[in-house]
Amino acid sequence: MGRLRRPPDGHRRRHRRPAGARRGGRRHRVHLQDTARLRGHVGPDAGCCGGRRHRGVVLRRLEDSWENEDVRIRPGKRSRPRTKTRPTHGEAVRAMVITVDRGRYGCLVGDPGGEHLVVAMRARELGRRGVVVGDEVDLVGDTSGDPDTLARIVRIEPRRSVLRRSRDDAVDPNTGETANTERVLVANADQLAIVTALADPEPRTGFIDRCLVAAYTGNLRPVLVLTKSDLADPAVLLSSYTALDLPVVVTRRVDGGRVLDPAGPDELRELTADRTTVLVGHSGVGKSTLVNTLVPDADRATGSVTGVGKGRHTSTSAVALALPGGGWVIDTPGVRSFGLAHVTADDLLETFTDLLPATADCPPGCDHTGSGDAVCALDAFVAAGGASPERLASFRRLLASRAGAADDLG
Ligand SMILES: Nc1nc2c(ncn2[C@@H]2O[C@H](COP(=O)(O)OP(=O)(O)OP(=O)(O)O)[C@@H](O)[C@H]2O)c(=O)[nH]1
Ligand SMILES: [Zn+2]
Repeated sequence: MGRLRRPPDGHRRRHRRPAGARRGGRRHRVHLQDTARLRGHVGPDAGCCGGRRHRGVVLRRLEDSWENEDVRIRPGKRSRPRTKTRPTHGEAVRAMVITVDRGRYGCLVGDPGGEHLVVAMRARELGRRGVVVGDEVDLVGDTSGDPDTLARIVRIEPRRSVLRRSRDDAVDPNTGETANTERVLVANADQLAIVTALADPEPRTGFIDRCLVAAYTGNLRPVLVLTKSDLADPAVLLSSYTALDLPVVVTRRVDGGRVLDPAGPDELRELTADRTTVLVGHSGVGKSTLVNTLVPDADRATGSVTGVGKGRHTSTSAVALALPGGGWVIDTPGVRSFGLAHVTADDLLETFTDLLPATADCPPGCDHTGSGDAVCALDAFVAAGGASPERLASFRRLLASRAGAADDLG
């Protein structure tokens, strides 16, 4: 009887879980296959039988995947033993990430003047932490920067500032959940240049306001760059922003050529010197024209640093370009949405340090909009001369802008 119930040995072996696969691994594998397939990394037959060989292919390719921060890859039994003690990497080299392109990070190593570009991938020990342009990282492995070499990013320094967006509409196709939709676009920048055309396309204050919220809450200094002043007067637009005391640069093109009026670029150069400046703006506002003015060989520079990714695609993520006189501009060509769902009223309030103390007298749960039943203490504060009505109005306008369309940038 016993012999009848037990299948022959060979049969059992064929159906045993492969070494490295986990209990309940089928669901896990299916998830990985789907994710990998969606991203075009594997064909429909990869991972078909859950065999170790196929599964290995899926895992390896996923580790290389540029969005692998979304994917949790558990090492199988066969991989290196897990340990709580992280290696210290005393020999690591400090670098700044200047490009991100599908799992390959262009990192600048060395002191100004003698720096070289090193292509790196994320080390497994970073876990889910994303690496973005502007990050300061530690590299190990081959940091020579020679062709076909690849270093590993083992550490990310704490960020001084973050430009983030939440993708309000991002739903994970595998789980149907809207988790992990907040994303850092750029780290450690000093300022955010909000590039707006005064005409063609028409300026949208909603867009500017949303950028201001992102800048203030991400610890970046906002700068307003108004282009195409040869087509319209900046006065009306600027009147909306006087209470915020923003640095403003107005540029215009002369003679229909590529050359900008000299006054604008000079101010822009001064404003960006020795700083890291992120440029954001709608398509067609003149961002490329500005970048080309600030970085005369921008096209070549972009080409040489974005060639680090795999495959033929050109980069659609942020790229940091060195300014000739010191400092960086970071262009964000791929940014097409700018959700602010992660920003709370308190986050923004904390950046209005002149208004913040007055809210101690607000009723519990006050949303500070002044529009509900609750009496917001900010109104009395302004009535008593504590701050200007324009200042409060600006705060409330920015607060309201959070609810604007997430794709206001596109
Ligand atoms: N009249 C006028 N036109 C300008 C000015 N600056 C740029 N333009 C024109 O506006 C158009 C868009 O400029 P770009 O610099 O390509 O704008 P962009 O923001 O980089 O646009 P995308 O490449 O689509 O992201 C081009 O035809 C420029 O020549 C300006 O100051 N005045
Ligand atoms: Zn209030």
